Amino acid sequence: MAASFAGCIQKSPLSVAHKLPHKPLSFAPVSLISYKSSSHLVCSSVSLSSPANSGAGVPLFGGVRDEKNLKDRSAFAQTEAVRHLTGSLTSAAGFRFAVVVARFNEIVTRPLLNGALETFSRYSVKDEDIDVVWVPGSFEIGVVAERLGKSKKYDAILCIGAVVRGDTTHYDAVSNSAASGILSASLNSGVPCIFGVLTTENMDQAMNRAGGKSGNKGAEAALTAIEMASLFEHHLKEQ
Ligand SMILES: Nc1c(NC[C@H](O)[C@H](O)[C@H](O)CO)[nH]c(=O)[nH]c1=O
Ligand SMILES: CC(=O)[C@@H](O)COP(=O)(O)O
Repeated sequence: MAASFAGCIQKSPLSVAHKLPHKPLSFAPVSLISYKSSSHLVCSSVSLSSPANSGAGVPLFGGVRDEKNLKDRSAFAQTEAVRHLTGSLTSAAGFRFAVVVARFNEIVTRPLLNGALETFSRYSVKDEDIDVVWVPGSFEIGVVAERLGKSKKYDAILCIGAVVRGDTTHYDAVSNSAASGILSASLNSGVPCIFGVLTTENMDQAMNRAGGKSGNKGAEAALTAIEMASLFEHHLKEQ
């Protein structure tokens, strides 16, 4: 499915190795000034502040800093450009998403889901490109996420739940199982499954993260889903 934007590939030269004279002047302190030259080579020059000086830079090593000279100096050699592959967040039009949401603690998961859907809409994802699947609790998310991922119908699977500690250790079993289940779904299906499950000590912490003073973690997880869908679409397509 062709996404409507190009992923970002940024080329940038590795930091340029340059030689300083073997015996730099012993002035305190040294500040490194970097600037871009017209040749897009990141050049650095070192200026030394002399004790007698008001702190302004002093000519470097006996000569006024000469940017042209610096550019021409053989000591500067551009190294192999490093490719940075990232997903794009400009628009998610054309991507298909599944959202697996736990009904347990629906007072929390419903606003998380709404935050995610609003984010998808803001990034041009059509309603018809989103399937929402309800499961009883966070423990059930993993198996459903894996089945959806293996269907290859979706570019990413967003998993939403709210595990709130009670009086027993059940919290640990459910939260750990939810996390490992969602991770396994990602790895076994090859489709990004995004961990949007709150694990909190109490209900206040959960509500604060479902549209309260700590934001909406469902909306944040939706952004992660968009970025991962873009990264896979543009840079990690299976051959
Ligand atoms: N206590 C919470 C649960 N418990 C239910 C489990 O997720 C699971 O549905 C049950 O153990 C049957 O397999 N689920 C949550 O999502 N959040 C909780 O706080
Ligand atoms: C996360 C849970 O399973 C928890 O809500 C269950 O509560 P309790 O430990 O009091 O049974």
